[in-house]
Amino acid sequence: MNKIRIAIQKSGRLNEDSLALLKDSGISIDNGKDQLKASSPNFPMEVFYLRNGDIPQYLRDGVVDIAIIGENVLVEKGEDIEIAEKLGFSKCRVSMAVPKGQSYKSMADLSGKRIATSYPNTVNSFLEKNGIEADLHIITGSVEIAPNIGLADAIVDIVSSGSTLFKNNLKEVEVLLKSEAVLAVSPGIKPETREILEQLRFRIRSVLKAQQSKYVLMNAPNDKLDRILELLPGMRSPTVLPLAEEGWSSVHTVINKDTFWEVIDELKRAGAEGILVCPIEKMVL
Ligand SMILES: Nc1ncnc2c1ncn2[C@@H]1O[C@H](COP(=O)(O)OP(=O)(O)OP(=O)(O)O)[C@@H](O)[C@H]1O
Ligand SMILES: O=P(O)(O)OC[C@H]1O[C@H](OP(=O)(O)OP(=O)(O)O)[C@H](O)[C@@H]1O
Ligand SMILES: [Mg+2]
Repeated sequence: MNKIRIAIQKSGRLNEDSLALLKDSGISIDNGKDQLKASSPNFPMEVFYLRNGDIPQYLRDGVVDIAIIGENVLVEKGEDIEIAEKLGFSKCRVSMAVPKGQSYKSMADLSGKRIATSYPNTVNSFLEKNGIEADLHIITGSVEIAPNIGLADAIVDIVSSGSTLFKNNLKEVEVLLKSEAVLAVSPGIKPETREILEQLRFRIRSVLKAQQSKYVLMNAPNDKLDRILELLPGMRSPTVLPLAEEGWSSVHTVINKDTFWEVIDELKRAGAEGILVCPIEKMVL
């Protein structure tokens, strides 16, 4: 039987969330991650545990059909590789930082400077785009230490909370790109394997959509229903059912979690009572 081969980071920041996404998509994976290869008993999938940084090459060579990988790694090493889905986790940015005490007014201040980074292609295209010439020092890790040991005047590395920059007395001065985990596709994927990819994407979208939404139930006096319904989006329109108590209805709907608190406050003001909020496991649209 045809199977889709997926690369997942072997260990590191993407590993756990990638496996959780497969699990939430109803895909079980046999045997632990000490094996470099595993298969699913309930979905036509083989999992390869690989280094994040090696994955673009494996995709290009067709060793795997798809992968869960940081978008920033594709920008650095796999501009030619298709992104099928953004996955919403491992959000970070790739940024330029300089010592806190160093004055920085514009990009021109980078001219002729030594920049340490693990992302040379990303930095070079940023410098070229802005017409700046600078020296690159390529190092594979602990980049933030470089200015403190006199190795560089600036760095380009991943920033998330900013605490690593803060601890190393650096300030972020330019954001080169924003990144999150993505589902990437090998240019050599076969048409019959693409069908399996489409099944997987359908499941993933249902999981991600559900994570974005809450199911909300409330009681509403009938004379205030019009105003309450105006406030609710719903997948089509909200469900309204009569309550046993005369003059009252039960209203059910789905609310996006980002606007959730605003909507709830307005619903209370409009007269809704007994508001229940439930997580949604899957949302099939
Ligand atoms: N601090 C962070 N916050 C959020 N996401 C991050 C952070 N650091 C890295 N990432 C994202 O997670 C991905 C994996 O990072 P991680 O540090 O686990 O791996 P790595 O050391 O770059 O890769 P490899 O698997 O090749 O050893 C990065 O490519 C980036 O997209
Ligand atoms: O802005 P922050 O929240 O501090 O995150 C940024 C740091 O996280 C990453 O390192 P990681 O912890 O993955 O260690 P690594 O260098 O060993 O990959 C990245 O290389 C930065 O150093
Ligand atoms: Mg890291």
